Amino acid sequence: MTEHHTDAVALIERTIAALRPLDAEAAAAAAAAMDGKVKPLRSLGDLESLAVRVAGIQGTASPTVASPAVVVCAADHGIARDGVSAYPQEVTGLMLQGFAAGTAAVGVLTAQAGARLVVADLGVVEPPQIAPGQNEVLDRRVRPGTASSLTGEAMTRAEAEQAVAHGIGLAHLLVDDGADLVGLGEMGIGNTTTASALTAALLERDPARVTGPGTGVSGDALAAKVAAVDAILRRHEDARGTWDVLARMGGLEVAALAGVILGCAERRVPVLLDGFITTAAALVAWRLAPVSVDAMIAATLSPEPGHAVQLEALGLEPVLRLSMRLGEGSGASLAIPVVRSAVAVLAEMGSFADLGLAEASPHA
Ligand SMILES: O=C(O)c1ccc[n+]([C@@H]2O[C@H](COP(=O)([O-])O)[C@@H](O)[C@H]2O)c1
Ligand SMILES: Cc1cc2nc[nH]c2cc1C
Repeated sequence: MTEHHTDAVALIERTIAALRPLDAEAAAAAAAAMDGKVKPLRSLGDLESLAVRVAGIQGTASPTVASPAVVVCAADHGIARDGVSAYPQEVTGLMLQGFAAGTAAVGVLTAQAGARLVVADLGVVEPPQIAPGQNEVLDRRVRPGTASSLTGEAMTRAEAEQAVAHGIGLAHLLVDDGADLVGLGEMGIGNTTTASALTAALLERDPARVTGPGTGVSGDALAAKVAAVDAILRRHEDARGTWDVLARMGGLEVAALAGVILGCAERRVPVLLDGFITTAAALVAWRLAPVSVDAMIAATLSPEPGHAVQLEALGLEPVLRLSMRLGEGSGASLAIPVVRSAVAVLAEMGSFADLGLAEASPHA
């Protein structure tokens, strides 16, 4: 083990050991305050539960969303060369340039949400050329893309650990800069195949149930994609434990996003999951540290068939249902104003007590 690698393992162990569950006292105080607001009891529905959840995660009855951020992790997948995507592998690197230029969907949506956008390269095959004055792409490259999980192991365990440690480091960077809500995004051609394999393996589901069109494969190509996921599962059926599954199936950005979740959970910062791939990272984080699910909020429900399966396993309900299947952090960005509004209601709405009314509950 190199010194670098020993540091990565120590960081992961320290982070997981520091995780704590939802603060029940803060959540109960927020729920009581919400019940006292001038409105029919529970009339703001899920917006109320959202505020209470953020209170429980942040560990305070007065939570804030003053400085939201979205972190997009990008990497390439060896499997992309096996015909499982509607787009060629080169698109991953090209999209990184779009993130740097601010022209990609997530650039537009984070600007709308008033959120900081941070992009990290965990290992695209061709590193992007970033022009001066463009948004930075953080270099967290572990290797230039994974190997195909169909013919071998996507990466080594040490590489998976390095990627998770990078994710924890990214979370710490954001939180140290003041982030109080973090959305997840990813970019990686082929990564819905990786996410399907991870989901099928970790949740012991039939590949056909958790494999879908991704960027848009259909017909025979979709049948071939399901067969590829099936073949990945059979090739790695002797995988033992979450780390082994993650290393063998990939991907680098999925591992990093699992690290972002762990790092945010440790610092009591809520994490907005995006679509199917970020939720595969959530499954990894959950399996490495079950209590990390307490820091998660599901932003959207992707039409990718495995996403509902993942969210059910995690016990999460999506904030929004907009049939979005872009990834990139687009769904997480859109949910930020909703979470911010939930917290604002808790902070700013008047209560029956303010009006001199002791009785906030309806007639018997
Ligand atoms: O977030 C989702 O649910 C989602 C569903 C389908 C596709 N994507 C995006 O599309 C890419 C992966 O699709 P594919 O077909 O190349 O596996 C990757 O860059 C993801 O960001 C994302
Ligand atoms: C163009 C394009 C943009 C994306 N953003 C996230 N995944 C993507 C996949 C493609 C193909």
